[in-house]
Amino acid sequence: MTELQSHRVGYALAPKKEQSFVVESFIDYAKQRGIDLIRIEPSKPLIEQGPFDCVIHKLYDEEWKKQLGEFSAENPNVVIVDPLEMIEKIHNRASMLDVFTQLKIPLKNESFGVPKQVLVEESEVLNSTNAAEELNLKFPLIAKPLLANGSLKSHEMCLVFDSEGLKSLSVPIVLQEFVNHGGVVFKVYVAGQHLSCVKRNSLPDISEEKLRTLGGTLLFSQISSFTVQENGNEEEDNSDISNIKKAEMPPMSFITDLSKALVEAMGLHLFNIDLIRDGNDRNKYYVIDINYFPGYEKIPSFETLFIDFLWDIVHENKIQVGES
Ligand SMILES: Nc1ncnc2c1ncn2[C@@H]1O[C@H](COP(=O)(O)OP(=O)(O)OP(=O)(O)O)[C@@H](O)[C@H]1O
Ligand SMILES: O=P(O)(O)O[C@H]1[C@H](OP(=O)(O)O)[C@@H](OP(=O)(O)O)[C@@H](O)[C@@H](O)[C@@H]1OP(=O)(O)O
Ligand SMILES: [Mg+2]
Ligand SMILES: [Mg+2]
Repeated sequence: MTELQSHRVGYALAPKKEQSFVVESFIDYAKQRGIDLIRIEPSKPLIEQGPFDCVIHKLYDEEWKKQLGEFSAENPNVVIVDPLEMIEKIHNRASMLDVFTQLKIPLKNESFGVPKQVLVEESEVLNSTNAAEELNLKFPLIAKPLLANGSLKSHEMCLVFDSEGLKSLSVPIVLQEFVNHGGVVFKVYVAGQHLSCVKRNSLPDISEEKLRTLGGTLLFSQISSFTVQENGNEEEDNSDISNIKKAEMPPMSFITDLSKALVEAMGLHLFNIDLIRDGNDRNKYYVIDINYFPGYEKIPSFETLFIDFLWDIVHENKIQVGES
């Protein structure tokens, strides 16, 4: 059967993201599949910019929240991917990984978990000589900003090697145990029922011996995309292409089951998770991060994956609307 009417998908993104994501190949491929991608102007009333079958978005300012709320109230049949209240749940690093403690998936050899972590809200806690012991955490630690809200600051992290390092931190902060994992992170990009897993550069392992020679903190930011910074000034390229090439991908059945369960449990459709493989147990994985609407354009054939997802959305919605 040929599709006569095309579906209108509105997108509301920050200018930089719009530029990298809404590229010509994507717009063209969407058209071929019967989907018109319509740019939403965030500074104008959303209600006047329809009609849409679906709205995808990654904007968190108050004005956008208001616009989206009013639009949804007037257009309950338009699918919003995803509702703001669901997205906001993964803006807090203290709780974003909680979902994994309840997730039930059929496991074969693999198992998964999250690194031990604690939210510290009072600086006195960090100033104690035995702070790590009192928090029941083992060095090395990663100090992560509590909020993962898309700001540059939300990606500024540091490795913490000893109690002196802990004293230099500001609260609120999430302290997470560092897990040796062979310097490779697996990024599982999910778009509804569709997914793609890629390997990226990560922090190198820290042996017990090395840990004894290290002190204080080491700053870094978005290591999987860029470079490592030592003490805020000395830059070194940390890419280890051979490590990445050698690393075996997690089994597809495992990441598929994990992703499907996550979509259901979180009520989100567009996200990626960062997975690392335990250096001491190759079947054990740790989830260290979840990101809303990540940089899909960086995965091979992202156009197909993303449009397959939008196709599902606009067609499923049509069926649901028709039936109700
Ligand atoms: N517990 C951990 N053990 C080992 N390495 C870790 C751990 N947590 C984070 N890392 C390393 O630090 C990097 C950044 O951490 P994280 O993914 O939490 O930050 P982010 O700024 O939210 O990243 P993204 O750019 O993916 O949003 C990871 O990609 C990984 O290389
Ligand atoms: O900018 P990039 O393409 O690197 O995408 C990154 C994205 O930034 P953008 O949404 O502004 O594009 C980030 O979003 P915020 O946490 O800052 O909201 C986060 O999702 C990263 O994980 C993405 O990197 P990836 O995981 O895909 O490597
Ligand atoms: Mg990450
Ligand atoms: Mg992140």
